[in-house]
Amino acid sequence: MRASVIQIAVDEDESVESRRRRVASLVREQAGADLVVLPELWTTGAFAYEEFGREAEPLEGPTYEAMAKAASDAGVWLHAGSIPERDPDGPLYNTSLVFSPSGDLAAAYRKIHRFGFDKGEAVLMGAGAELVTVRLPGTVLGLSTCYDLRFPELFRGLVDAGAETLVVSAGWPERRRSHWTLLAQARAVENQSFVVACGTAGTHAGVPQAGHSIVVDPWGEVLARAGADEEVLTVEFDPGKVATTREQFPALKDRMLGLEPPRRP
Ligand SMILES: NC(=O)CCC(=O)C(=O)O
Repeated sequence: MRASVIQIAVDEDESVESRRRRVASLVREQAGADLVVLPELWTTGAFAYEEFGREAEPLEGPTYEAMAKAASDAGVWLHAGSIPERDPDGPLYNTSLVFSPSGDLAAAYRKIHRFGFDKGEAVLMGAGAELVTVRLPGTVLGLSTCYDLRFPELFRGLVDAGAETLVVSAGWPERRRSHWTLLAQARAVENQSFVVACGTAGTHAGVPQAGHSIVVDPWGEVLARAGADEEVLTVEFDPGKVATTREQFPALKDRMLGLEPPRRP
């Protein structure tokens, strides 16, 4: 499987419309890849809280249209990162979109864990409630967004639902870069899964972004890692490694907790 992880620079001096055009053209350049992954809230920036309401879109809004077309032009599976989604009957959501190579929506995932404690995203957006997996030829994606990375139970739930490649679409800040790398590797090792983690570069709302998107294999080895700036990280991996790792080191079968009924020692 060939994946392109597009670590977009999200800076205030570029308009949303111009960034949308630029990202669509970057996606088109990935023709030949099997999977392309974009970061969280790359239209506004994950920390540009004041922009969420201004730039919120219906699910099938301008970003959806541009990304559906880019996926079909390139003939790739596209995890198009997330948008601030305006639900006509509810609050805003931080919603990730996945398109098939024919440009059809294959999945939408509303971020479950909102960041900001008692401000920012945590108060401006509603919480998603459903785990989402997407079957691709050769692997099953499990979807997550940024702060979700800190909640291992979400990833274990995705694995229980069949996920083998855990995608983390993020806008992670430079200040906590060490957590990003450590948690991405931990999620890969404990779930014996690939982790494809795509962050943003640049600075928006005064928050420098970490960059350093990373792809980790089920043994915890780093297959590819980006630098701090905008970059397209390309990587080839064998999805069959999930099954061999789980067979050769069957730790997932030794779970004692969280299974019904509880296993006896
Ligand atoms: N956009 C986010 O979810 C930021 C998460 C973050 O900064 C952290 O977990 O640390």
